[in-house]
Amino acid sequence: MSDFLPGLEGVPATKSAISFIDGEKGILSYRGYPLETLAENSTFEETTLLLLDGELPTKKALNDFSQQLKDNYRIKYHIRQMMRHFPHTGHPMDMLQTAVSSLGMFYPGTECLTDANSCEDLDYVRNMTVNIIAQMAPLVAMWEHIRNGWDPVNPKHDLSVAENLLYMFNGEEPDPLMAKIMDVCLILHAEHTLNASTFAALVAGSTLATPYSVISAAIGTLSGPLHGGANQRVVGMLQEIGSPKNVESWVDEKLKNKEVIWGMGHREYKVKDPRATILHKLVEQLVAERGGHLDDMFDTALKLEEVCADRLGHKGVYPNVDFYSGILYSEMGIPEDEFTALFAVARSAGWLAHWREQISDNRIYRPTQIYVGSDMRDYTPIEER
Ligand SMILES: CC(=O)SCCNC(=O)CCNC(=O)[C@H](O)C(C)(C)COP(=O)(O)OP(=O)(O)OC[C@H]1O[C@@H](n2cnc3c(N)ncnc32)[C@H](O)[C@@H]1OP(=O)(O)O
Ligand SMILES: O=C([O-])CC(=O)C(=O)O
Repeated sequence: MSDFLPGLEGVPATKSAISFIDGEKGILSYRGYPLETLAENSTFEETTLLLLDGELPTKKALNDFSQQLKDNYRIKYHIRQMMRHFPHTGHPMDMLQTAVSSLGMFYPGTECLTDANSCEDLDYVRNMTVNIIAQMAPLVAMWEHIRNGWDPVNPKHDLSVAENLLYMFNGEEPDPLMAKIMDVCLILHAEHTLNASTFAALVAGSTLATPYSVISAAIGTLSGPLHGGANQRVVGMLQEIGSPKNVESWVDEKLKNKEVIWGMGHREYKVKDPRATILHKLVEQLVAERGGHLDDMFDTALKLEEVCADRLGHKGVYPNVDFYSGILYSEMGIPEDEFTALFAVARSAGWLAHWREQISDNRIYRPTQIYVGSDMRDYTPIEER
């Protein structure tokens, strides 16, 4: 019998050429390019194409792909109508999961996935991929208006994914710095090897379910607070702490009660997550831009990082990607419960890159278990129990 490893820690479950992590050194690369280089020089659209196809695109390929995305921004009338009937108190991740799975009914055509172990219809794969990635941000931004009873802002077809996302949220075109920060956030969140939501996507994909079901499974998995849902929790936690002077006693109380500190710790990284380092620098850039001050939230986060390094550093627990992102999103006027949905917008690129890799050489996921239940026993009729 094989050893059971809780949480499948260290168990390889696939082979992949998409991204790479060195958790001891704090290195992350997409298709061999360091994340820092992509954050500085690339765009979300270009990074997405890199993740999907494996190579940096030519100018023409990038323009064509960006245009294809823009052509797919529009959300169908019936989907908007459906969203109007969702409870307005519904969480954006629940909305997104429901809306994405409904897209499968509005955009059918999954013949190539029905009876083979692979899908060779690359046009189908590319069209569905573009369709999903393009619609994620408009769905999320539109929900903000629909749930508040406002008229939704329609997408602008000349804007990039990041610009259009902010435009649809706020009703006005973003200033270039905010658009750049959002674009970098999308790049940073686009892919991360075999995390829980990508694994969920692979399991769903391995059954030859449609890409809409695949992404729906992934969105549901990302929503949990131990995964993408932590970014929303971080801002709530910083508000609860209130000020840097409260950090030490707050952390000590949490650790005494064996509670987790949101945005801290990672299965793979034993040092600060390289994405947290970039996000931290972006907050500093924004502070400098704003004349040297943001608010107590950032100062509290800095102190929390310092105290956690002292109390938890020996366990390799440092800030992860969810620690600083919410501070930036708050500055962009985005409500806290939308943060994880922004993560999903970006991660759709990685999920779909893995889906494509999976279905090009598929075998259904079917692990085993160690049975710890009862031996065979006699059935007792209900009257005799
Ligand atoms: C996008 C992302 O998914 S990034 C992760 C987002 N999630 C969070 O921020 C939630 C907070 N973090 C955590 O719960 C965890 O660190 C996880 C879920 C991310 C990783 O979990 P695992 O790899 O299973 O780590 P595990 O729970 O074994 O932690 C190892 C040790 O560090 C401690 N630890 C890990 N994270 C934290 C934390 N955030 N706060 C306090 N202690 C922590 C554990 O208590 C454990 O201590 P022990 O050895 O004394 O029992
Ligand atoms: O890799 C993980 O386990 C979680 C994570 O950071 C991500 O999905 O971005």
